[in-house]
Amino acid sequence: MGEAPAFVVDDLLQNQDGFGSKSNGCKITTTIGDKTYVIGGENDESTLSLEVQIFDEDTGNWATPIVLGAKPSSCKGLSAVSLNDDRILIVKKGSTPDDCIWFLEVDTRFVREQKKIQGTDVVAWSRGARGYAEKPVVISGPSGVGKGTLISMLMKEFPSMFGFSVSHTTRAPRCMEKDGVHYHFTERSVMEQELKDGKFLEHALVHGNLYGTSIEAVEVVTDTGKRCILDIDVQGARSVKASSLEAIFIFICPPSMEELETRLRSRGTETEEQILKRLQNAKKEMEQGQSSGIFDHILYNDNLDECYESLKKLLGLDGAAAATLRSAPQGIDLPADHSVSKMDNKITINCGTAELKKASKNLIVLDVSSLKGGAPGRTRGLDVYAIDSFSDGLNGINQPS
Ligand SMILES: Nc1nc2c(ncn2[C@@H]2O[C@H](COP(=O)(O)OP(=O)(O)O)[C@@H](O)[C@H]2O)c(=O)[nH]1
Ligand SMILES: Nc1ncnc2c1ncn2[C@@H]1O[C@H](COP(=O)(O)OP(=O)(O)O)[C@@H](O)[C@H]1O
Repeated sequence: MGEAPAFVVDDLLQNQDGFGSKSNGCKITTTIGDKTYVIGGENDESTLSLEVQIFDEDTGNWATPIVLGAKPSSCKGLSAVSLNDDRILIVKKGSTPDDCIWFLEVDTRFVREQKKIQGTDVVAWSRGARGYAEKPVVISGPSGVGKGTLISMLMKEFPSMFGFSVSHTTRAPRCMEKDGVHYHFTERSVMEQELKDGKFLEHALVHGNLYGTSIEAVEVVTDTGKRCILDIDVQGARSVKASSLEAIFIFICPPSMEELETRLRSRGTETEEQILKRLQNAKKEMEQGQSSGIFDHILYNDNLDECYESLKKLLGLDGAAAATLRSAPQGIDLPADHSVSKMDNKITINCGTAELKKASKNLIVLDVSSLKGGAPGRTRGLDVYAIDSFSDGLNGINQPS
């Protein structure tokens, strides 16, 4: 239980926006069930990010929850809409196109899991993204098959599109590996504590060492607007598949076990003992990779260039499609002066500016009927378009964008 924030609910009651949220400039309250979420900063706009407090109507107590995810920066004002009673859509006024739509998850599967782990109130931020282009890519396969090589090729050819999820591991660094770039190399006791603290999306014991993807590792990538690539083992892929992170799962096979051994030996990074352990584990991984139903695609890495072309093809990066996808994801150009309302799965943002009125596109519609993903990571699938408010309601779409 915490203290009541400097701004109290009573202050906020004065500004009713018609759909369950009450605003007071840079703060907003939204009630879901018996809880009221107070989101925002102090009146002096000195706070760097939006804070969250929870008021429990039943007990009359305030709580300061654990807030997961990168927080949105503070802004000139906020609008909020509760969606499905499990998340709150936040529209930031006067923000940049890629920073104006956020979701505060209060009762999603991810948040419920985290509440169990933490044993206290948890909420999680997730930035809204238009369309589906940013689905993370999980790549698995036995040691030495060429996962790292293929990922490097992808990141070299499409540097602005992909970002690597830097895992934690307790194994020792290889001579060319850099801490924070290839892995976060960590002590076992430290990693075990961080696992207890719920900092990891998934983890596994692989070849005798702990490996894990932290929630932050995924968010660091998604916050830059890039598509996240995870190089993780089959156990990790299984955990991710069961989590709220929706991804494309790809398993890489060697042309033969003999060739796998040749590659592993010629890489020259492991001791004889480690090579034998990895080859032993490779057999199990191959079986699971091909029969577990986890993977959407299986690629054979015989000829490297051919395998790379196949990888690009299944990611939609071959030919003309690649040129389109290389452009930055589109944001939403939201004016500082606007109001928000909700009708079914459509949120309408009334942009009362003279410019937009002149262009007869003074309503922006956010269609949230097909949302995917969410914390940890972005909430994808926002459909955004402009309509003329003088035409026949929401059917009067004149300009899909
Ligand atoms: N579950 C899980 N596996 C990981 C993670 N990071 C790396 N791995 C896997 O751990 C295994 C060993 O990785 P590494 O020691 O770098 O050797 P390599 O596979 O020969 O490159 C590989 O199968 C990786 O895909 C992680 O964060 N989680
Ligand atoms: N198709 C291929 N043919 C021959 N050698 C390959 C091929 N793909 C990768 N390699 C080599 O095999 C070794 C292991 O590749 P690497 O990317 O480190 O595997 P992983 O990350 O799966 O452990 C590296 O020396 C790499 O240059």
